[in-house]
Amino acid sequence: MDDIRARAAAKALPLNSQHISRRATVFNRFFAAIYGGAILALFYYHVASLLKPTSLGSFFVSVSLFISDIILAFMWVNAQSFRMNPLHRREYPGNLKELLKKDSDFPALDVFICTADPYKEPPINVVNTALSVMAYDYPTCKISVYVSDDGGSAMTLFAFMEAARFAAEWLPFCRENDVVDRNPAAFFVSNKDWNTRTDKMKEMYEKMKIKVENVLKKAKVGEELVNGEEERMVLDKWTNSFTPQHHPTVIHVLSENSKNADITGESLPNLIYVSRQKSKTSRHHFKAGALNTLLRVSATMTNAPIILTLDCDMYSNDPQTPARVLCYLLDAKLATHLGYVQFPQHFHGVSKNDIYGGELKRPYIINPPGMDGLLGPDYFGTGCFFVRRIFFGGPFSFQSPELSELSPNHVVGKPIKSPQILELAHRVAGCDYETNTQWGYKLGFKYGSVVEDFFSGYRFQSEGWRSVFCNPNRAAFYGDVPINLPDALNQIKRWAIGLLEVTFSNYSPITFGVRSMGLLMGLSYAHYAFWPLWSIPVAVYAFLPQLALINGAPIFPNVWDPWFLVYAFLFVGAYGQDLVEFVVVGGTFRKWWNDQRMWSVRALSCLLFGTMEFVLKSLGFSNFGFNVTSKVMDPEQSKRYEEELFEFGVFSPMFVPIATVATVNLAGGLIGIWRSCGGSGGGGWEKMLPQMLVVGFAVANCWPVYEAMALRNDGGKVPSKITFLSLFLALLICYFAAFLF
Ligand SMILES: O=c1ccn([C@@H]2O[C@H](COP(=O)(O)OP(=O)(O)O[C@H]3O[C@H](CO)[C@@H](O)[C@H](O)[C@H]3O)[C@@H](O)[C@H]2O)c(=O)[nH]1
Ligand SMILES: [Mn+2]
Repeated sequence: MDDIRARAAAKALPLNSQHISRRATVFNRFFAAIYGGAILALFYYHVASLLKPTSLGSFFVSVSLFISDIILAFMWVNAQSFRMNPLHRREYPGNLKELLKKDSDFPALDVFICTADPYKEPPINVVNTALSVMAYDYPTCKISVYVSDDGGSAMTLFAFMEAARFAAEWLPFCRENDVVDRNPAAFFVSNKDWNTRTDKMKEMYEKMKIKVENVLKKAKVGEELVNGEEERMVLDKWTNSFTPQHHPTVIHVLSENSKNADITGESLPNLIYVSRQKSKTSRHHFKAGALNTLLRVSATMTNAPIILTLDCDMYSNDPQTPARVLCYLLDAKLATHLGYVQFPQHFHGVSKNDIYGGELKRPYIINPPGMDGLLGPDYFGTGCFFVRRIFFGGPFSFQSPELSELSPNHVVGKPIKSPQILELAHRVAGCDYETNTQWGYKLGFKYGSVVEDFFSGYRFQSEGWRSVFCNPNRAAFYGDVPINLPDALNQIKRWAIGLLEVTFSNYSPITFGVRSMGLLMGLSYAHYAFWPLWSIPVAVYAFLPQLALINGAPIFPNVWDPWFLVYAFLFVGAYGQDLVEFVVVGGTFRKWWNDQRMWSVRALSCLLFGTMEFVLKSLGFSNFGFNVTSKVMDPEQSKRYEEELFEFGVFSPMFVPIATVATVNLAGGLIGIWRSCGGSGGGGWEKMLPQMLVVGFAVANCWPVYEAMALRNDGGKVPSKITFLSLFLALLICYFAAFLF
């Protein structure tokens, strides 16, 4: 790549440009100064009220509010790191034509696709993801797609055998018809121009899909579906003792570009199925382990200098994506430090107003330019192009692997199916290979957190690598969002545990992070690592003002008090700025409203439970793993999701605090209204109004919960056990609160 970089520099062809919005930066800094001043004022107020001698009850209230506000202030400070220097980039793939004249000029690209469970991650969708990248606008002889199957499923392998045959038709079809949607399923949905060729293509696709789905239904690959001796031999590895948790390595080359051609005679990309060896007695480190296996297996076979990591659901939506990446990787100015180019996660099939906040605009779209203005965005786990060198120590501290064949500068001299190569590939995919090696610690993706993406990217950056956020107008990738509440919450619960694993490791962002990357980068990472802390202030604000209101005790300054203005400014300022930033990146008000609701819902459920599980895990009581998010669409659930009804359905302990908060707030609201209409006690509406506002806001946010508890009768309503449990808990809490005020 160096020679091409030199050529690019010599020709002075711009491949990318960057832009810092002065206006946004100045505004953000100015606003941060004012807001910071208001926070200081609030702390003055807190300290003053703590020093006032009062009852034990009100002391407890003041302390709780004070602690909550300290946490909120800490979160606010961390979040400012994203606002100090937001950077936006553009790339000019058109200029590459001058530099890359023939296929051999292009650097090779290894694509890693991870899948882990054929029932939660339908193999046909994994196949579509693979096809969408095999069909990139990129020399096919330079693309190798490696599929990691942690589900160890013959059904997934079978799906890929079919995919390899289908690719021979699909790739030329895309080329000749200028197809942009290169995921076949997406193409057949969006295509408007039907002719005999498209009809034929669709028929072929449907045939493949049905075959794959039938195999899944029967849970085995029938004899009649096997084509030839080679397929027979590999499928025979699935003996009776073969289980997803315990089985030998399976590596199968499905297509090889020097041998297999498509129907027009053009070579096909390499396609390789890898299911690493699993044993119940050795640790396999979930996705990080899978990726490290692919790093090694691909090193023995193709060793491309560029690697794209994809989740199985994350298909390509733009065949020009690798060209955009080259605009950064071939830039001589960036060359020495650039470790990865991250694309945003975009999602398809999101409901109109995104009820579960599944788009996660803040971490995936709003914050990354902020980090790009510093040292670059964090790694999202998918849609990211790495330079292979990043997995071998910092830019100036090369860490060589134990086997020289795994080194990033090793040149593979043999065809991928040669016995020596296959033998080595099997060896490095063995479950004991990593014992007594540096893999997972100094080499490859890092072990120690179930958010291997966040942790690895963070460690790479602290080793001195920089990253770039590439956010073109046409989404580069699309993935799936969870379409029911349990899935949405379980996903974030896993993240919470993984993040806390980082927070409480030797690599905590506020210590190690700040030291190795500077204050603002450290704070950016801390913003995520401390996300679960958010539970505390949300829980306090979800209960305390309401319980005080029920007991007629004012806990905020009354509306005529100037201190009330400070509170009002802090609230409106934070939510207002959040809304503006959300709308600027294309969000709507309704989506924002749902998004902010989900932030509180998560705080009261998955972040809280994640924290508890993290504590149990740290004490050795539980052994939390990587619970894969389901990508299957149940038709009933899909329908309710489209109608934007919250899907509770199953019993989950995480629903209990949500329902309890909803109940207490409703009670608080009703009693508050009754009091201010002249019912007993309270005294002066202006004293209670601030609390009424908090309750009002909470009740508005809880609306879908009330619906699901009392007004709906479909399969997604809150299970009655949860409703009763939360009513009981709410009563209990109100009863004890009466002693406090
Ligand atoms: O033991 C495992 C577990 C998971 N996976 C794969 O990891 C990917 C992500 O899993 P998913 O259940 O979709 O998790 P999400 O929470 O949706 O994923 C986000 O968060 C993960 C970290 O928790 C990152 O790995 C992902 O890239 C990021 O998109 C999927 O392709 C899985 O097949 C494995 O390969 N092996
Ligand atoms: Mn996912």
